[in-house]
Amino acid sequence: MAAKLQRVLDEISQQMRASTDWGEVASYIPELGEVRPDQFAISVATADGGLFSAGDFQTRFSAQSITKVFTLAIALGRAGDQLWHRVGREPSGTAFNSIVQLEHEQGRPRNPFVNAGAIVTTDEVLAGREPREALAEFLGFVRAAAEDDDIHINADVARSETAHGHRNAAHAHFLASFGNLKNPPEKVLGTYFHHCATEMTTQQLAKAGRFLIGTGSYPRMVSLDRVRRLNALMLTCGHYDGSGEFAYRVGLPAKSGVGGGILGVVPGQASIAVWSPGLNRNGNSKLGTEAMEQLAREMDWSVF
Ligand SMILES: NC(=O)CC[C@H](N)C(=O)O
Repeated sequence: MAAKLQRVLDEISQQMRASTDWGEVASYIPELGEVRPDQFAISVATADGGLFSAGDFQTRFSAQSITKVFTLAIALGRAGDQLWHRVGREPSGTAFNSIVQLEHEQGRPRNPFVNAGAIVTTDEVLAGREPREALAEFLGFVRAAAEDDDIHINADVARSETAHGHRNAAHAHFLASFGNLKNPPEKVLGTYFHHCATEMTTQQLAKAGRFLIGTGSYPRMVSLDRVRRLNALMLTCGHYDGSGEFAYRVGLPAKSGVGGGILGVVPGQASIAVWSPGLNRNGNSKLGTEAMEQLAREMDWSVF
């Protein structure tokens, strides 16, 4: 499989680089708006310890909402199934930052991957501690999963989002008004913006995602039972209102971020990280999605 996988990744990378439409980089976080759109990287970490890459796989990018998978894993570790009293498990059918449902459903976000849901899981991880302690736990988890200590938070990106984070602030205050935040909204938001600002290369992200494969020799961060649940949520909710389309086209559990990254999982086989900063209209990486679709087809990878 190794030779074929490397050939497929090289082909995909070449094809993506020849693209004339890279999509639009997110500009509502000004720091992300500075990123050059014509970049592409892909990495695959296999259950048997292989690591394959093509493109700009040494360039760090902002993981953004992909970090919600790690905060969810930590929050479930802390609260167990009690967490589900505070956040649901259904696809939202709305944009990642839509606020409409939250009022209608009385402050219980649809799922842990829309912003409101991730603000709740971040609140759970914070658990009365100082943000720097919660962030140390978060970074510790990601670094241990990736077996790489050279993973950091970009303070400029966190600052940039804080300065323009009115919509997320609205979410946090809304949650607080329904009694669904245990910590002060400003503390939760600061922690949320910082974990979103974690930077990784596709190689680091693919390695960090191995704990979702379910078998193989790498740090086992959560139980296999929980791995299945995390994958189910990634499949149904990982791409917001584009989740159905992504499941149809790619057929793998995956989580996107507005920095243009996608973390995908082939249960039992591999973890995939792809990055291209230009987004489609649902706020998911345009070429990243195309690359995942092609990889899944060529390798015959699907959960269906
Ligand atoms: N989709 C995303 O990646 C969104 C994450 C971003 N930090 C936000 O809250 O808007």
